[in-house]
Amino acid sequence: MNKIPSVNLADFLSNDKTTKQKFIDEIGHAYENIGFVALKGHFLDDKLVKSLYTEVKNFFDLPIEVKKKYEIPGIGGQRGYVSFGKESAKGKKEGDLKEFWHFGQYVNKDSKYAKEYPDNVIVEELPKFNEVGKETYQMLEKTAKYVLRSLALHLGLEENYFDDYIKNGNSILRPIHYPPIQTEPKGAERAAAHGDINLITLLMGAQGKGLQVQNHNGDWIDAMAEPDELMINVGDMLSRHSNNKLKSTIHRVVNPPKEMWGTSRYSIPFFMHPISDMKLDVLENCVDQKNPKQFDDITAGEFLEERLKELGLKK
Ligand SMILES: O=C(O)CCC(=O)C(=O)O
Ligand SMILES: [Fe+2]
Repeated sequence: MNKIPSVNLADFLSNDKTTKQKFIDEIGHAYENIGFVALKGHFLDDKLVKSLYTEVKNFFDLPIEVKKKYEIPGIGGQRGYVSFGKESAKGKKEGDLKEFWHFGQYVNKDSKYAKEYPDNVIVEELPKFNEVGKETYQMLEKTAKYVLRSLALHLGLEENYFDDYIKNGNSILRPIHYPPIQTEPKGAERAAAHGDINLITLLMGAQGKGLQVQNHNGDWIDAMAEPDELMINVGDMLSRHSNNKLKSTIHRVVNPPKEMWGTSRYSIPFFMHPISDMKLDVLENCVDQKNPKQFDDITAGEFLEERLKELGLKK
């Protein structure tokens, strides 16, 4: 595959069985091959997207001393601000050329997850930033729920299989700013080659050049979305659970050519995580003689801990 296929969530939501099945087959086929699709028909409207970008730019434009107030020690960067160069891809010593923010799950105060998850960090200078972040989080979570329902059906599971695992899940919305490049980056990249940790990722902001995906032949192909599309890919958790039937494809964000060094890139991935108790053990119906079990049993919480250490976000 040399192109990212495009699918429309409206097909899955259709009352027509054939149309719904067409979506399941298209996304299933794409995820068994390239691991990415561009998705139309999601739940984000233009107005929300526009105000999110405005607020995200406002945030990253704040003076560094203000942003640093929101960098909270001891939580592995799971909420609030993470400063430039701090995160590096697994196995890489140079930090990525990016700064980012994390919005996390919104839980009731008396829920058991209120104890497990760090509190969301509130930016006092930008009240709207907090509001728009929450609204976007919830719309992307809703979009992801239906995508996972289609994948459950593709895997031969009950349609609602993932619903209880993602309710109050440990998902994260991450606005990223890749600032203008001022000096030769040497070995550093905007985002070095990596696979995502989570179940699926829904990415806003893949409209310009930069994001590349590695296909079966090892070739890097550009992954660009239309203005009304989200880029959605499989992460390592779902790849493990499906015994690598669904592929978590390596991807990266390349540095722009020198004449474009002066421009920022803004992108906003939503990393869909389940609750930490979810067992990622390989599903029985994804194992047969030709495809023996490839991964050890592990919970989502244990897997996340392991990976945050590898990224340099946790000690
Ligand atoms: O910035 C992008 O377009 C992609 C970022 C990404 O792959 C990630 O944060 O995991
Ligand atoms: Fe990624």
